Amino acid sequence: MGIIVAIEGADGVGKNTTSRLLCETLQAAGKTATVIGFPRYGETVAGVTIGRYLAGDMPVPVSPHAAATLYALDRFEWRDEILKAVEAHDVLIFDRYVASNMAYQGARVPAGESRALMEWILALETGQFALPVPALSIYLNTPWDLARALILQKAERSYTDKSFDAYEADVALQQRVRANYASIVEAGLLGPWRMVHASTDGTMRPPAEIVGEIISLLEAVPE
Ligand SMILES: Nc1ncnc2c1ncn2[C@@H]1O[C@H](COP(=O)(O)OP(=O)(O)O)[C@@H](O)[C@H]1O
Ligand SMILES: Cc1cn([C@H]2C[C@H](O)[C@@H](COP(=O)(O)OP(=O)(O)O)O2)c(=O)[nH]c1=O
Repeated sequence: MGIIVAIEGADGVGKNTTSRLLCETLQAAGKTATVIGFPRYGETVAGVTIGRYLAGDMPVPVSPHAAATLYALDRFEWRDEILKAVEAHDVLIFDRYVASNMAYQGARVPAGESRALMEWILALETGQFALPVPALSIYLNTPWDLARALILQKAERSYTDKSFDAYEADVALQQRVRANYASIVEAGLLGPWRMVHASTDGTMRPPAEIVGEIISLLEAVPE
């Protein structure tokens, strides 16, 4: 039985790059490790639907509660894979997890309703859907304008041919997402959190340096 670490943050902060290099670095050190990313575009009923929604290809409006339930369902459909992966590895790394749902859907309602929606999602996913809580979540942070420039460098995505998907295109939403992450970290919702700066002075830190810091934080997690 391994430990679960979730890599979280706004779009374009380097979650995918960091998750993959963290996995490779742990493997090179003799540990067994694997990455599971969410959403599972094309692999679950919910993942297919989410891809269409993010590409702007949905014939009906998708309310924050409907979107939250779809993202939660995507993880629920993948729950057996999650449990198998944590059983078979020393470290299971999530590239986005439940906190993404809380931060993003919580950013789509008026500020006064945000905390209640985030707690509703937390209860749905960890209660009703019995998804495991990470031993550690990492909030990767960069200034938003740097993240925006990095989104433009991303490789082609399976679900859209646009440079920015529906959430990435909305700058005000991205700012609220960041504020929500800060409040999730501060309140320690969904287990313990550490913030890691992915950049210094407006420039990204080398991925290996970011991963080194995360490994030190992981070593401090109680067995
Ligand atoms: N530490 C880093 N230094 C330089 N470029 C990076 C770094 N991390 C990510 N990138 C680049 O930024 C872009 C977005 O990174 P990605 O890992 O896909 O972000 P996310 O998963 O958070 O959206 C990619 O082109 C990636 O190669
Ligand atoms: C996993 C997850 C993602 N999201 C949002 C965050 C992102 O803006 C969007 C797409 O996820 P993302 O993994 O960033 O896709 P990609 O890197 O291919 O662009 O979905 C949620 O709202 N809830 C969730 O549970």
